[in-house]
Amino acid sequence: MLNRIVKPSISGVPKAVKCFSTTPQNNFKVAVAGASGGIGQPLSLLLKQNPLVTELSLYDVVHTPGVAADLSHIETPAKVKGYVGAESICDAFKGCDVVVIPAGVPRKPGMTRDDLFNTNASIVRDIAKACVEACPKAMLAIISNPVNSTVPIASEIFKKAGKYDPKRIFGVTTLDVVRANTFIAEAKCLDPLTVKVPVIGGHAGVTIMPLISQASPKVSFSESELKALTVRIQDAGTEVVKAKAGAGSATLSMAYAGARFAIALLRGLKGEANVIECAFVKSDVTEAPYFATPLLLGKGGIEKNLGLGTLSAFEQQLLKAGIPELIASIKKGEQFVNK
Ligand SMILES: NC(=O)C1=CN([C@@H]2O[C@H](COP(=O)(O)OP(=O)(O)OC[C@H]3O[C@@H](n4cnc5c(N)ncnc54)[C@H](O)[C@@H]3O)[C@@H](O)[C@H]2O)C=CC1
Ligand SMILES: O=C([O-])CC(=O)C(=O)O
Repeated sequence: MLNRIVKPSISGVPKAVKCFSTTPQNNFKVAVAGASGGIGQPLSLLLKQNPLVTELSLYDVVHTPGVAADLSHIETPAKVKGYVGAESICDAFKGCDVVVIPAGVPRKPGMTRDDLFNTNASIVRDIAKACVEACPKAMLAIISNPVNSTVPIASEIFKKAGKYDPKRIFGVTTLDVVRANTFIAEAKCLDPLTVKVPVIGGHAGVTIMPLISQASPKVSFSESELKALTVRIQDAGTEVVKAKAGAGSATLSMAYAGARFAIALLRGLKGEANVIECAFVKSDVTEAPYFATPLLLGKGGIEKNLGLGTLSAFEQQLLKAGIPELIASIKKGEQFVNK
C-alpha cells in the first residue's frame, strides 16, 4: 500500500515529497476524539511516534487544526489531520481502525468521577453515534469518565443501531495497571518495567481491584501493607486531582496508558501473538455485566477473556465490596441511552 509524507501546503512547496510502501498489516488509521485536551495532545504525540499508525485523525470541538499542524512536522510516517466541530466528526472517523476517546470534562477536587456523568454522558453518546455511522467496525477505547457508565452508554448506542460487537468496545483501565506496577515496584525496590499486576473490576474507587496476589514477579506484603497499597491504587486518580488543585486530573500518565492500550489494540489487529491488557468490557465472569479483566487481544478485538484467576481471601472481599457500585454505574449508563 502506498503511503505519503505530506508537508504543509505552503505555496511553492511540493506536497508529497516522498512515497514509500507499508504492508497492509502495518497500516492503521487511528482517531483521537478530544485531541486538543490535557490527555488528547500528549496521547496524539505518542501515537504519532508509533510506526503502526499511518493516519492520525485528530477530532475535537476546538483547536485541532493547530495541534495537527504542530504534530505533522514530526518526522514519522503517520499523516496527521485535524477536524474541528461536530460537522466534521464523520470525516474524522471514516475508515478508522481504532478510535480513542478522551473527550469530556475532568474532575476538580471534591468531585467523584460520577459527578462528571451529566456532562460526559452525552459527549460519549454523540461520539459513539458518529462511530456507528463512520467506522462501525473500529475498536473503541473509551477514556472519558465515568468509564463504568460511558462504556455501557457507547455499547447501548451500537446495540440500538444493530452494530454492536462487544469484542470491540473497551473502557481504558490501563492507568490502574500502570499505577499498580509503579507502586509495587517502589515498595519492593524492583525495576518497574518488570512488574506486572492485573487490576480488575471498574475504574472508580472501590470498583478498582488490584490483584497483588497475581503480581509477577511474586511479591508478599503484610495485611496492613496490602490494604494501604490497595487503597493507594484505588485513590491514585484523586491523589493527582488534589495535587493539581483545580487544574484537572491525570493527563500525562493517562496519555502514556492510553497510547499503550491503543497500540496493544493495533498489535492485536496486526496479528501479533500474546497481546494481553486489562480493560473494562462486556463480561460474564462476575454478576456485573461489564467488568475489567486481562484480555487476549487479536484481529477481532477480544480474542479471549482471561478471567479472574485465583483470588486471595482479601481480593474476594474487594470483589464483594466493589460489585454493587459497579452494577449501579452500569445501569445508570444503560438507562441514560434507553430513557
Ligand atoms: N480512564 C482513565 O483512566 C482516565 C480518564 N480521564 C478522563 O478523561 C477525560 C478527559 O480528561 P482531560 O483530557 O484531562 O480533559 P480536558 O478538559 O483537558 O480535555 C478534554 C477535551 O475534550 C474536548 N471535548 C469536549 N467536548 C467534546 C466533544 N463533544 N467532542 C470532542 N471533544 C470534546 C475538549 O474540547 C477538550 O479538548 C475526563 O473525562 C477525565 O475524567 C482522565 C484520566 C484517566
Ligand atoms: O481521577 C480522575 O478523575 C481521572 C482518572 O480517572 C484517573 O486518574 O484515574
